Amino acid sequence: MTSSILISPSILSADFARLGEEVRAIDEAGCDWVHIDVMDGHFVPNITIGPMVVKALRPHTQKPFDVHLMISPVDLYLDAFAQAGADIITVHPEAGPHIHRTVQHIKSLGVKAGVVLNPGTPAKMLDYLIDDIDLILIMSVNPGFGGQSFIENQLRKIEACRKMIDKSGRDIRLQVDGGIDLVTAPKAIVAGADVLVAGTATFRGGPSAYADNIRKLRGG
Ligand SMILES: O=C(CO)[C@@H](O)[C@H](O)COP(=O)(O)O
Ligand SMILES: [Fe+2]
Repeated sequence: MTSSILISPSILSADFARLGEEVRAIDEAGCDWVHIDVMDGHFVPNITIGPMVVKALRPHTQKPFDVHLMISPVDLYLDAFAQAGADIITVHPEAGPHIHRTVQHIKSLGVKAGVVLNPGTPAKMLDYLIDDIDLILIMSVNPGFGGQSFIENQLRKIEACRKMIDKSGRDIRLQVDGGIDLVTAPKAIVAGADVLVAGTATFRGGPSAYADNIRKLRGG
């Protein structure tokens, strides 16, 4: 397990009229992954993008596409997102009837599998998934929108998941998503997170600010 902090900007806060350019800009600014929030207006109260847009963005960067699925039922769409170029697919246990089967399905597509815990979902949910997953995503806001405030008690869940990961001895990334900025990023890192999703805090100030924003989030 490497201890370096990875930054995965959420393109939910990018300029949707110029998405390809925005993806190239965050790549050049030094991001590690590209976080793509997929919302269906049913699992969460917002609608964003689908596999066709992911496919259209794929030629704009070689950085891993970290695809956060907030859609239900989720299983029907896993193949489409893998074919569109997802490198990591994260799913909510509440988005389908059999989370273990969903994780196996993602892995069968040759894609890394992550499980997302909403603010109200306990870490215990992972007890029988930890042996199979590549990433845990802790939501530090309720899913659906960018620009929300960090829910402080999720730091305890990050700590609990860090212990689970260390105990497992497996190479599992611990990602945090929602309200990450220069105040909350260090807290999440101290609690044990090693991948920070940041939408508002990456894209604020426009393209000329992206490199500085990413460097500061990383703690540099
Ligand atoms: O998954 C989500 C929201 O559901 C996130 O990825 C947000 O897009 C993060 O936005 P900021 O809180 O960083 O603005
Ligand atoms: Fe997200």
